[in-house]
Amino acid sequence: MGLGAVGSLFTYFLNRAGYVPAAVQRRPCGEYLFCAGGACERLRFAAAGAEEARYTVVAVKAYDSPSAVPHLRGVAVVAQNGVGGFEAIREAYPNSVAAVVTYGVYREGCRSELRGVGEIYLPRSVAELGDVLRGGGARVVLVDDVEPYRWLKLAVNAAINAITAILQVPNGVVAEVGHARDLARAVVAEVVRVADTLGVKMPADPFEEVLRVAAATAGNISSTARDLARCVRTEVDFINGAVVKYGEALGVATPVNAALLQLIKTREALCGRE
Ligand SMILES: NC(=O)C1=CN([C@@H]2O[C@H](COP(=O)(O)OP(=O)(O)OC[C@H]3O[C@@H](n4cnc5c(N)ncnc54)[C@H](OP(=O)(O)O)[C@@H]3O)[C@@H](O)[C@H]2O)C=CC1
Ligand SMILES: CC(C)(CO)C(=O)C(=O)O
Repeated sequence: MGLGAVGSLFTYFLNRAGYVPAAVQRRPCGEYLFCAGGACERLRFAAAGAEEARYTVVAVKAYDSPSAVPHLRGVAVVAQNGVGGFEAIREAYPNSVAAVVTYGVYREGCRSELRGVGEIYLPRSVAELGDVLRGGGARVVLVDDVEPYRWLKLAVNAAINAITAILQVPNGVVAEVGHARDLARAVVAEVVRVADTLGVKMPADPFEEVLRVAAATAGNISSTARDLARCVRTEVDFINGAVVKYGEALGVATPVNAALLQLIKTREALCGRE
């Protein structure tokens, strides 16, 4: 569901495992290429119809989640950044689980390129899908509870994406410049307070993870920075916006995330008028 960067990544692994998935596209391409290690492969898939399926991998942006619901079959495996998109799907379609993807895939039109090798974190309840993806070369980690991994990724995106988007700089700045590092630390501290209040214990130190990812993807342009530069809607409502929303509901102050949220929303509003 959604043959973009992440949808192409999953299709690539499924093809390599010997599967040809049914895909739901919105603006279809003639052909889809997935490039890794200097080689590009044409993705193989069938146009989705009314057939049954054991799993639907949902790889649409968080704000497009509601449009995915009519197409869901079997267990919906929602592979998104942020919080709120999966929850909207699960409310309408309870047979849903969340996945966390730490691979980095850059999409230009109908061509996607692997830019960073990571992992796909899946709940053990979908181990069968995990085994298939692993058979196609994916680095799959099965976990009892995926929530801590979602919130760790949320802390990373809340810090790196927002700061790099507003400054329009590569991810490495967050690790390299002290002022940006200090701001990231403040962002993460608010995410931790919200997560702690929810009883979510992240599997690693989130600020150390921010610095690790920023250094590991130093030359990359974050998805939010890229979206702002292209005047495309960002997922900030499901990243810093989710931190603010949960904070309000739980009575946790999140002024830094709120300021970054407003700055990015202002840039979105001005987009195309500058
Ligand atoms: N790219 C990455 O490296 C990573 C991304 N993520 C997360 O994964 C999610 C997906 O991101 P990404 O793959 O980059 O985004 P893309 O924009 O590349 O892909 C989303 C795709 O979903 C399609 N789509 C949206 N709504 C529908 C619909 N109703 N029916 C069919 N197709 C639909 C879009 O179609 P159209 O082409 O018409 O817009 C697009 O092709 C996001 O939450 C992102 O933050 C997580 C980890 C890494
Ligand atoms: C990890 C990071 C920050 C890589 O750019 C990302 O997930 C994104 O850009 O959305």
